[in-house]
Amino acid sequence: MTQTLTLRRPDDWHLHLRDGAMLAAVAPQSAGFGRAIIMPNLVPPVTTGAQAAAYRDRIRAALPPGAALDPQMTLYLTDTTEAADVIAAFDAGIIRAVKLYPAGATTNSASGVTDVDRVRPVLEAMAHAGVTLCVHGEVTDPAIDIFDREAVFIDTVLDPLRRKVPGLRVVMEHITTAEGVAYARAGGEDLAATITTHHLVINRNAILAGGIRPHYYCLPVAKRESHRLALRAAATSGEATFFLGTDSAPHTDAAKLQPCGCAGCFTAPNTLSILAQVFQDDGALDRLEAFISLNGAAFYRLPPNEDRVTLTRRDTPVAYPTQITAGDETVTVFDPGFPLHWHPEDA
Ligand SMILES: NC(=O)N[C@@H](CC(=O)O)C(=O)O
Ligand SMILES: [Zn+2]
Ligand SMILES: [Zn+2]
Repeated sequence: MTQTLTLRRPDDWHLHLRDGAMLAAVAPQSAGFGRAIIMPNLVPPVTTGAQAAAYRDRIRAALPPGAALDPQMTLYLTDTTEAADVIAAFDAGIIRAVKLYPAGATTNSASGVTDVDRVRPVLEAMAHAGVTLCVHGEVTDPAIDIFDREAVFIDTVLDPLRRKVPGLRVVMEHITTAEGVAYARAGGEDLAATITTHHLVINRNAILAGGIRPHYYCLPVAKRESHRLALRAAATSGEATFFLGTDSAPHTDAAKLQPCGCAGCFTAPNTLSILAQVFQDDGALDRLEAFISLNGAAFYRLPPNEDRVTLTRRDTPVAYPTQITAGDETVTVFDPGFPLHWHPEDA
C-alpha cells in the first residue's frame, strides 16, 4: 500500500560537509534540504568572515545544478575571537550563527574555547545583535564520566552562561539526554535544541553490545534507552523548541575503523526516510513537518521554505548505498537497523 506525505522542504540545522574530496562526495547527499547550518570545524577551523565566505563558495561549487541547499555559515568561536569581526560577518550576511566547542570536546575542537568567561564580550555583542550561539554541550573534564558530560555541562556551564548573558539566543546542539530535553523545554524563547536522526534510533547498546560497532560512535555518545525515549517524545511532540539538526558527520572508514576511531555518524543519504519511519512508528506523522521544516526556521527567524517535498511509503524498500566513495576512500552510511520504506522525492 502506498501512502504519501507532502511537506514544506526540510532544513538541516546542524551539518558537517567537510572540504576537498569529502565535500565533493557528501554535499550532493544533502542537496535536497533547504537551509543547512554548516559546521565550521574544518582543519584549520573557519574563524573569520572571509574564511566562511570562501567555504560557502566551495560548498556551492560542490552542489549539483538545481540543488536546493542554501548553506548557512557559522564561525568557530575561539578564545581570541573579536566581537567586532563576528558582528561584521553577521551584518554582511556571511554567517547565520557562531559555534561554541569547549576545547577538546569533540572532532576538531582543539582550538575551541577554554573558558566561556573569556568570550563574554563576544557573547554580549551577539546577544545585542541577535546572533545565535550554537553549542556543543559537553564538559571536557576527564573526571566526569562521558555519559554525564552533557548533564554536567548544562548545570555548570550553560545555565550560568545564560544567566550572565541574558537575551543570548542559544541552540543546544544534538541533545542526547532527558536532562537536555527538560532544560531546553523550560528555557523560553531564546533557547532551542537540535536533535539528530541517529539519536532517535540508537541507544548505547548499539555501540557496545555484542561487539564494538564504531559506525554508531558519535559525540555526544548515545545514552541509555530512557534518554532515547525522551528524545523521541521531544522530537515527535511538535513543540517549537525542538528541531532537526542531523549532525551528519562523515569520516572515512579508515578513520573510523582503527584503535582510536573518530566520532560521527553519516546520516545524510537516508535521514528523511529514517525520520518518516520514526514518526510513523510513534503515531506522529502529522508532526514531522514541524520538526523538520517549521520549528528551526522559526527559531532562526526565517520564513519556512515555500517549496515542497513528497515522501511516499512503498512496499519496496528505499535502495540507499551502504557506503559512498570520497576520493580513494569509503564512508559508511548510518544503518538504522530496520528497512526504510519512505521514498523522498521533490514535489
Ligand atoms: N558529532 C560527532 O560525533 N562528530 C562531529 C563533531 C560534533 O558535532 O561534535 C564531527 O565533526 O565529526
Ligand atoms: Zn558537536
Ligand atoms: Zn556536529
